[in-house]
Amino acid sequence: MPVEEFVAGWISGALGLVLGHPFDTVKVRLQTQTTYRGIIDCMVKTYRHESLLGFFKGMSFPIASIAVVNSILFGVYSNTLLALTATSHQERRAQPPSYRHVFIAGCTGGFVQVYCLAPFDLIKVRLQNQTESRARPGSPPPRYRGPVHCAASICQEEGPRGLFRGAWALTLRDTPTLGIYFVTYEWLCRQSAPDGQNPSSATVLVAGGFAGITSWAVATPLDVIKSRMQMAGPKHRVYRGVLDCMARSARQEGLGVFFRGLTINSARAFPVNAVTFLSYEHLLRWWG
Ligand SMILES: CN(C)C(=N)NCCC[C@H](N)C(=O)O
Repeated sequence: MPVEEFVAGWISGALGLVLGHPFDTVKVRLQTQTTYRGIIDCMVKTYRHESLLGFFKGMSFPIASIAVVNSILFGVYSNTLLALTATSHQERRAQPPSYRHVFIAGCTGGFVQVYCLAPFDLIKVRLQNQTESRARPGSPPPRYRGPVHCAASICQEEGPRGLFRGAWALTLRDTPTLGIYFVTYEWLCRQSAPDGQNPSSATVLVAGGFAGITSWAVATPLDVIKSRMQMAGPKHRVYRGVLDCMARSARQEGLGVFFRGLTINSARAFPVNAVTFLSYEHLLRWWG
């Protein structure tokens, strides 16, 4: 099993993550809290109340976990394609796999990474939703002191299964959308480099960026549900399942609730995934 794809997936994911985390914080807050009037209002309030650091809350855990999550995603994707088409990453430009195979490999990568992503994503969402300022004297202390304290508190209050709250919604979000992610990327690359040559860096940036936007546009409704289910717990509303969360959110806030965070998700998705694919392709070419 080639391991380069796993290592390239890790490094490229980490670069994309640092770039996109401030957007991600604004998105999570818009999706789960009703106190903000929109993106700008959320950014201004976060900055005023928590300074720039507020945008980077909950980042240390994803940085640590991206090593595992992104390397599983790209590694499983590439190795599934190898199993389906008997071509390595280097051979795939000359003998391109069918879009059906790319879709299956993407869904497989998406499905497998979920069970590693779920606890890390849950902790990230809980920390991002803490709006208390640590710097301000007199303000109430945040519920969780950091990622380790957050994980320990969840285990204590909700049991170890609590760490997987929202995992089913995450599976429904990531399995098909990662198929769409890789198909969009491949399709766009093949439009500008149809003769089996490697796509240029500009093509990879644009194709990666649009793959991110397309997949996140499709993923946003389930992303909202996933974030709400992750926030449910001893202190918040508890839902009976994905369908219950969908029905109650739509009844109380209208259908627009499923598109909360779409704009910020798309703005974040372009640079994050452009950088992720550019570094992934270049690392594999260097090692190839
Ligand atoms: C629609 N979904 C779930 C995805 N496209 N997932 C791939 C993640 C890529 C990158 N780390 C990101 O956070 O955008």
